[in-house]
Amino acid sequence: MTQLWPAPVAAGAVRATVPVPGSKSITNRALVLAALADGPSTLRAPLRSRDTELMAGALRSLGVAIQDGPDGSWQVTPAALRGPAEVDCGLAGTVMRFVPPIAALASGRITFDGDPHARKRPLGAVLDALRALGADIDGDALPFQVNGAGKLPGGAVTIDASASSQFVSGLLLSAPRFEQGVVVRHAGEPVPSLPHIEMTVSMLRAAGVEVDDQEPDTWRVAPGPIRALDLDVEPDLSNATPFLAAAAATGGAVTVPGWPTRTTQAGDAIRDILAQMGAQVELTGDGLTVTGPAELNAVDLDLHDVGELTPTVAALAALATGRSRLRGVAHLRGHETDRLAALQTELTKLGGAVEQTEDGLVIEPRPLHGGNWHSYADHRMATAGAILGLRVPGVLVEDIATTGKTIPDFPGMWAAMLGGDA
Ligand SMILES: O=C(O)C1=C[C@@H](OP(=O)(O)O)[C@@H](O)[C@H](O)C1
Ligand SMILES: C=C(OP(=O)(O)O)C(=O)O
Repeated sequence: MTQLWPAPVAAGAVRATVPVPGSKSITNRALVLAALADGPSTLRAPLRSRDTELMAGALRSLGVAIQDGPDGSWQVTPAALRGPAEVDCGLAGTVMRFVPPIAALASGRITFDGDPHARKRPLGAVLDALRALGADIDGDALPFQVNGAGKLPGGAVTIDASASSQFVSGLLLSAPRFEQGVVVRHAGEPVPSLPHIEMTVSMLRAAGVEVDDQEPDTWRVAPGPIRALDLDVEPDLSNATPFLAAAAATGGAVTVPGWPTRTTQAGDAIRDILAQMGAQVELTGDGLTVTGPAELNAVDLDLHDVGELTPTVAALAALATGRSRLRGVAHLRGHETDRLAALQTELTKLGGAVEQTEDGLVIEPRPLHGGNWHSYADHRMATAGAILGLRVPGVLVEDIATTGKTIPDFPGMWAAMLGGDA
């Protein structure tokens, strides 16, 4: 049986300064761009976690050199992309959606597989789009195989990206290397997590690539070189949210140093969300400080753009003073697990009252009790359990190691946060 992690109860108001490792989304985009760039790149303070090691492993298997710098940086040296190769996607959406276009640019046979649940995550639309752009692919979900021709014609393609913004990001990131670039048009229900596409566009432009995103739901990337990167990776703002939530849930104060004043990270939205819940939120040169209220307000939030914050927000909502409603996140059913079902099941087991709606959750706070909190191999389910455990004695989080998907040492960081003054 997987080990159970007794989530520590906060002895009082949590007060700490918590440095947070680099952004998963920025690191994995930077690795992809660096692999396709016109010279060697340096990525400073990259995230080193399962998702980013898997991305590095995938690119290495295609011939790219990725070496450790003396300061924890990654030095990425592009090379001719070639198979045969086997790509392990783990449970990383970014690997399973960003790497197939690169494989199509490589020569040779490249097979893809991943964790058991990864086979259920939406992917078919990406593979269909790549076929429409000229790729030869066998399969519609993991496992599948790309028969790379060493080049891809590219051109115009229409895709339904309502299941994941990563469908669009993956096509755009490699598109400068397609012979004709790409025009991606989305047709379907609104694309979730739009800030993540804006991050993709902004990182492409920073690398000298011409991108036109003026027309709604349409992205045009011109063919051309990708300039080598020299990049400082920002802290991961979504991964910072459980720590900030600890301040919000206990009336404490947590500072995350290095919080950017301008960012494309979706996680920045936590500032407004915690303010709505009654916390005091202050962004200064020292970082972001969240000071928790005596009691948390209920909220009614559309999280369509920032779905990955839902587990943190749901945990706080379960500790608030009234009924909260989280909307716009039907696509979370295709994340690491069906997060709406997982949150409903686990909160209900602890005594909560949670209803699933078509596109979200309604959470009615109730007195909660301890019990086993299943993670479903989902890092954010595990951290949501940790947040609840601060206030609810006896929460046992199953498979806390799953947090390693995006945080190298979550239990150690959590213990340090609870153990020490800032
Ligand atoms: O491109 C990215 O880096 C991400 C995009 C989002 O995916 P979805 O659009 O599938 O929600 C987000 O939830 C995920 O954590 C990271
Ligand atoms: C949805 C997430 O991850 P992925 O990049 O695997 O889609 C997430 O980190 O919340």
